[in-house]
Order: sequence, then structure tokens, then C-alpha cells
Amino acid sequence: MSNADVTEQQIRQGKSLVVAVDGPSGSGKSSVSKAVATRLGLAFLDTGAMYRSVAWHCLNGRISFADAAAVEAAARTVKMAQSMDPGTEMFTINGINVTAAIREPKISEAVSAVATNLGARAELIRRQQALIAEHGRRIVVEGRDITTVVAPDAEARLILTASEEARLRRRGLQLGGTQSAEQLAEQVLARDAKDSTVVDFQRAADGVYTVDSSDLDFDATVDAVIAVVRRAVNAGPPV
Ligand SMILES: Nc1ncnc2c1ncn2[C@@H]1O[C@H](COP(=O)(O)OP(=O)(O)OP(=O)(O)O)[C@@H](O)[C@H]1O
Ligand SMILES: Nc1ccn([C@H]2C[C@H](O)[C@@H](COP(=O)(O)O)O2)c(=O)n1
Repeated sequence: MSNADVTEQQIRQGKSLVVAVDGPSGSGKSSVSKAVATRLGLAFLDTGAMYRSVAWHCLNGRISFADAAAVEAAARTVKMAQSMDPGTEMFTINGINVTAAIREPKISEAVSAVATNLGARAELIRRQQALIAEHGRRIVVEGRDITTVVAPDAEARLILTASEEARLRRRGLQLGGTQSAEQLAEQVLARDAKDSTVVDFQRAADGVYTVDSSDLDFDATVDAVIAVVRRAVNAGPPV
């Protein structure tokens, strides 16, 4: 069977299919993964939103990011819920709807304090793995450590990347031109630099495909990711 022989229809009707997507900030992981999940009939898990939710909870509850034990305790004890339907975006923390609040620039600027807290990471990874299992391993999961730590056994693993220039431009457009060049650089490039101290999401590990969307529009990027999924499903697990 050639790669092209696995159709989207067959993927939709298939069994276990975890699609793991990592990459730097603004590369399109969340929006592209959502579209891929919709097309393939899979659930969708935005793991960055979980880190953002803990950051929101700490800011809201005046928990100091400098107090590593308190941040870890927050990650362990908060009630977190999210829609895993790719067509519905909804996040709650202790019953409070934080869907819009976790996207604010102040959260983007603070969230690395949670991402670099190893205790909080361990707890969020545990929760993410439980969610993947609860959804029958038919799911697209995006973040920074999905291909390597959360789901290294995923059927399809890829890094979605784009040039710094493309990522800054896209994030600027996404935020409606409200941010200065310095603010965008802080929220995209400086954040990546901090997050990179605990996880490598810039280089593809063995067996992980790379999709560079710098010169692709949104629809072409979704097509490119689906082509990788089909190729990975066709290839099967490494021998
Ligand atoms: N190939 C593309 N061409 C143009 N715009 C794109 C492309 N891919 C994504 N976008 C747009 O770029 C913006 C950033 O995408 P998105 O929020 O999905 O990135 P992300 O990698 O999840 O970022 P972060 O990790 O910071 O949350 C969105 O407005 C999205 O629609
Ligand atoms: N698997 C993950 C997902 C996210 N993070 C961190 C890194 C980001 O700064 C933050 C928010 O993610 P985003 O919503 O921008 O994708 O969470 C991580 O460390 N591991």
C-alpha cells in the first residue's frame, strides 16, 4: 500500500489515532490542530491552555510565581475542565469560565513561570495523559512536549514550525494590531526562550516529522499536516 492509499475516510473510521503536534509559539499549532481534528473526526486537546489556566489561577489568587511549591500545589488542586470538541472553545478553572482571559497578553507574559515549574509540569502531563486515554486515543494533542513526553507512542508525531518573522506577524494580526513589536517579541520569542530551558520543541526527535508553514497559507498547512498523518499511519509503528 502506498502512502496515498490511506484515505481521510479510513482514518475517520479507524481505531487508535493520537496525532501529537509540538512547535514554537505562533507557529499555528492550536488553530491548525483544531482544523485537522475537525477534518479527521478526532477530539482536540490544547495543552498550552492548561498551563495558561494555572497561570491565570495563580495571578487571580495572588499566588507568587516565585513560590514553586505553591504553584505546584495550585496545579495539583485546581479543578480544570475544557471542551475537547474542536468546534467549541471553552476552559473553566474551579468553575470559572476563563476561555478569553487565558489568551490575554498578561497571561502570555507570565505563563512560562508555570511551564518551567517541574512539579506543575509533572501534574499537567499526568492530567493530559489521562485525557488522551479517556478519549479512546482518538485525538489531536498540541503543545511543546507531546511528541517526546506526553505521547511519545502517538501514531503520528510532528513539529509545526514557521520563521520568526511569520510567527510574529501572525500573532500581531491575531491580537488585532494592539501590541507593539517589543510586546510581541516578549510574548513570542522571549517566551520560547524561557520555555526551551525545560523542553525542546524546536528540533524534531527521531521519527518526528516537520511541517514548516512559513510559506504556506492556513489551508495549505492543514493539508500538509493531514498528509503527514496519512504517511505516518501508512508507515505504522517503527520496527
Ligand atoms: N499557515 C498559516 N498562515 C497564516 N496564518 C496562520 C497559519 N497558521 C496559523 N495561522 C494564524 O496564526 C495565528 C497563530 O496561530 P495559533 O494561535 O494557532 O499558534 P500557536 O502555535 O498555537 O501559538 P501559541 O503556542 O503561542 O499559542 C492564528 O491567528 C492563526 O489563525
Ligand atoms: N505541552 C506544553 C504546552 C504548553 N507549554 C507552555 C509553554 C507556553 O509558554 C505556555 C502556553 O502555551 P500556548 O498556549 O502558547 O501554546 O505553556 C508547555 O510547556 N508544554
